[in-house]
Amino acid sequence: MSELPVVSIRRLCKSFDGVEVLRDIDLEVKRGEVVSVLGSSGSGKSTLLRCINWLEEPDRGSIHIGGVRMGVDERNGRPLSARRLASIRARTGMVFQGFNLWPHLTVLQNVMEAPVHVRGLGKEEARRRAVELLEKVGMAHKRDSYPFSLSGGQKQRVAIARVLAMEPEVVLFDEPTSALDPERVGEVLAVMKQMSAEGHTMILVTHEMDFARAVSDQVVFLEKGRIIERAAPGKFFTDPDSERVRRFLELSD
Ligand SMILES: Nc1ncnc2c1ncn2[C@@H]1O[C@H](COP(=O)(O)OP(=O)(O)OP(=O)(O)O)[C@@H](O)[C@H]1O
Repeated sequence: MSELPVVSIRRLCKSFDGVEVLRDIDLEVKRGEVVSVLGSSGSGKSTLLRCINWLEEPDRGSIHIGGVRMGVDERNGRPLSARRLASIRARTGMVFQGFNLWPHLTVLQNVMEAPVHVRGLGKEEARRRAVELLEKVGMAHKRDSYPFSLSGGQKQRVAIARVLAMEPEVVLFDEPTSALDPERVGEVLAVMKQMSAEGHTMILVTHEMDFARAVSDQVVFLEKGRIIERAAPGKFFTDPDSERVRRFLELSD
């Protein structure tokens, strides 16, 4: 029996103020797969991630994470209770361009906060796990520092540890290196590469084409809210079917 996809999106549509931003998106992501979502500015990439994470509620279509429907109780078709929605949303973790760390908490507290308060983990267990994750991203030595004292690359590595502490089924990255100085980009990409090697399921919006090419199993290209091309990176970056993708790749060189 083949394994259920971790993420399964069917006919997803989303409009803002009557303007369709996502149209009939279908996407399946298998366990351990890395999918890069590319497209020009305004094509709907962030909105897609935000719908998967239920930061935005889709107008139509369905999203299943680990076989469980987001947003709707499948037994009765009603919206999920806030509590049930929170537990399903925790199956997805989002890494934002702007880090979104709690400024009043230390690095260690930032990583421990949600496991203790949302997952109900004991403090000692959460602390042990947080230290392990901070070691993994090379930030254990800063555990007692506050976010303001960290570089952008360091903040993003803490943000990644914080997401991993919730043990999500899929990690969503929304331009995780776009706010960083060029010399800090590599340290965050290295952590992401390690995550992919460890088998994390990841969906990635990025402008780092070389990175997308190196780590992706699947690349999808959005144009005005539709997926107009999807392919393995070898094909996508060397021999795309659409003229639109060809032009996009030329301009991103
Ligand atoms: N909350 C919102 N309210 C109204 N319009 C929105 C909202 N969020 C996004 N949009 C619009 O939806 C469209 C798609 O935006 P989105 O941010 O998903 O694109 P994107 O491909 O991620 O762009 P970029 O690469 O510039 O970040 C844009 O026209 C944007 O202005």
